[in-house]
Amino acid sequence: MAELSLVSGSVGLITLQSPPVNALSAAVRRGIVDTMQRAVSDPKVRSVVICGQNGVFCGGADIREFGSTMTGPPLVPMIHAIEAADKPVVAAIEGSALGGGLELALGCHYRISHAKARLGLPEVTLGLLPAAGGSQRLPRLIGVPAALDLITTGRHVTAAEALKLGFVDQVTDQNTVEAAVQFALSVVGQSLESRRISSLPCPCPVDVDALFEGVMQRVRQSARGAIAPVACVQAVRAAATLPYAQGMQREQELMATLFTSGQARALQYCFFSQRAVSRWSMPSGARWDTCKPKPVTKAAVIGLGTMGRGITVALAQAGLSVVAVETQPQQLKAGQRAVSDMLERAAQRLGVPSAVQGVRYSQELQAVADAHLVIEAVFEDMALKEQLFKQLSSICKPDTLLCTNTSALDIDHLASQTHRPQQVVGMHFFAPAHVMKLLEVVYGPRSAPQAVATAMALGKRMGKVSVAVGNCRGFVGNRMLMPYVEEALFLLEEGATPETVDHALEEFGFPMGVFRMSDLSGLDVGWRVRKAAGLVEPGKMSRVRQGRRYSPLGDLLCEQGRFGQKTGQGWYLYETPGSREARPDPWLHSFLEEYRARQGLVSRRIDSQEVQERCLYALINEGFNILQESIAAGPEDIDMIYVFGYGWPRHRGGPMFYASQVGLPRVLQRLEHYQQLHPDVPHLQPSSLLWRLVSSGSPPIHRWREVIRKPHSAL
Ligand SMILES: CC/C=C/CC(=O)SCCNC(=O)CCNC(=O)[C@H](O)C(C)(C)COP(=O)(O)OP(=O)(O)OC[C@H]1O[C@@H](n2cnc3c(N)ncnc32)[C@H](O)[C@@H]1OP(=O)(O)O
Repeated sequence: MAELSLVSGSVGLITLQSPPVNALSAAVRRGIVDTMQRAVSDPKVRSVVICGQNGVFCGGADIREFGSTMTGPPLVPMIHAIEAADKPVVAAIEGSALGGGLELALGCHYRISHAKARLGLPEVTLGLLPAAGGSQRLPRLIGVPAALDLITTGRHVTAAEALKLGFVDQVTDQNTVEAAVQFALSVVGQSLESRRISSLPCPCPVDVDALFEGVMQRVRQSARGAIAPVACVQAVRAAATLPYAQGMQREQELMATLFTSGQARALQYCFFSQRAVSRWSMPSGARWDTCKPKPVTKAAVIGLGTMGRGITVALAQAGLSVVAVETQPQQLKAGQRAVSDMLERAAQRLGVPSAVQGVRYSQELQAVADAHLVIEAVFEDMALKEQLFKQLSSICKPDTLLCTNTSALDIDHLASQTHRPQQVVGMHFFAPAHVMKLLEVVYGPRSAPQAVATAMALGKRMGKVSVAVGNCRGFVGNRMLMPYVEEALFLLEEGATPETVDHALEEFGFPMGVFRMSDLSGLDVGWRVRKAAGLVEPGKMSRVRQGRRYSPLGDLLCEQGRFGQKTGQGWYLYETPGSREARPDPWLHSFLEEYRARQGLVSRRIDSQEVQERCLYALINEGFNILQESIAAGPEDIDMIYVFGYGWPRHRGGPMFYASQVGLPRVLQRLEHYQQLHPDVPHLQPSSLLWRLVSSGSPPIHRWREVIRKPHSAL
């Protein structure tokens, strides 16, 4: 839908009308083609302005149409017709001009932008490339290096940066449409030749080959197996080396491959899932749209260790007034310095006022008395937290929300220490808490829906992707991680090395394999958790604990003081304690050989396929158990937790989406295969939900909820 009106006597104003973001659906494209034709042939119209309804120019192609057969006029000829018009066409950009929206604007002869607008070509984040001429026009307009940066990263830029780079002509902080109309009136009669970007030569660097080789190498490295960034480089190379028409042909060929790829489907699934998880629901039937969050302006954080510091920064940056409490004077001083440094640095980087003044510090718990919401981030020790929740229950106002940042402890048990279990929820941040996008909001059986709504709203305010999940050991993320890590350890026992396991997982797309990650976060973290669970038997090598297969390898390394990067030794060797470059450790290899010999284990060759299947399918299987138990409301919740909190490669959509792409029957069959080989490993026992899905004909992922909710008998 697009409407044409005549303004200021001779300007044809075309308004795109498709809320909420005026995406270029078939109807909008039809509307543009039709209104442009009318404007061009109407003698009263001497120039044209294109704008979007409700303060948004255009959010690009309608992503919802990608899954079905495309109908309506295609974008490329539509944009060519605009560019070829013999009357000046001006884009009036407000809100967003993204993807196809910016490509439409690049087809116009001029671009006027509001100062607050964001512009960009984010197609790469959806597994695509700007294939409505964007990959060919942008380099012609702003040069190859700048175009490569925008197209391969998909980053959104401000109007000021767009002006500096040269792809908008004017920025206004007044009414953009009025400014564009005035501008359109002023350019009537001027030659449009130099304004048709497709007819311009591409400003070419001297050594094109060297430039593209370097870029391609960098892009391949950071893409972690994603194909779209590579295709984006190839398309821009075509702009730099071929005439426009041939460049366009190359753009279309590359797009054809991407458009139907599994990666594009995965990335588009992530786009919608990221938004869907904010529409949370609880097994009780409480939902996001029936619960109003409570206003929170004053927050408190207890504990100024690494997590507490990050949480304080995130809250202060979101504009809350924060009191940070730490009972240890040294820790308080160090914490205060670290928080202030982080806030100052961020303010400098973003060019905004620092939020340092928004944080108060205290050694007294009493200081949290008037907070609307308290987040406990003390040491992961149940006795300590029990005591703290008892105190908070009497210090805080009756309606104050009491939150814990525990990563695994029982929320319900903590709630039972207070007089207000309904006001207790988990807010599980990921380190570093002011950087990582994920927040697990954990509700117990007694948490009030309004408490969940309030924590979710606060997460959004902090810029987090917040996912509401039920209470169980490890919640969603860490619970699924357990079988993944265990399988990796079992693989070491059977003959793999940390290098072979990590290589297979990094090849899959994780930024770090499980052992490099363990070295980074510290082997002692998991050791403490296993000790608390009664699993650690110092000096003992037994491989069955609490009735199931257990690998003591991690415990044995910890007993030797090998805690990872911080001690310079863990699963790998480091130059010095604290250094980051992991090197294979000959000591570790002989240690593993001796271990296997003492256990009577025969080492065998283990390939990448086995590593990936055993680690990933065990993790996915736990995801099915979690869905079955309604700990997560849907597969999207699990997938967003893994993409935003655990480094799962976004172009693979998250573990549950990946399972759907591999095929549920295949996942089931491989789990059964490994379970037969390792009958003492319960997490390889296929989840009953996986069975049910397969016997229901393996429906597509968006229909899993129907099977999950279907009453079933265990008989
Ligand atoms: C022929 C193939 C050509 C491809 C070229 C392309 O153009 S691909 C698309 C490129 N465009 C984008 O990637 C932009 C995607 N959108 C955004 O980044 C943001 O939505 C926004 C435009 C910056 C607005 O952000 P805001 O935070 O204000 O809103 P939401 O993100 O919550 O979005 C509101 C709802 O609108 C839906 N939506 C947004 N963009 C599109 C789109 N391009 N197509 C379809 N739907 C879109 C979004 O999903 C939200 O709805 P939900 O129901 O909540 O999911």
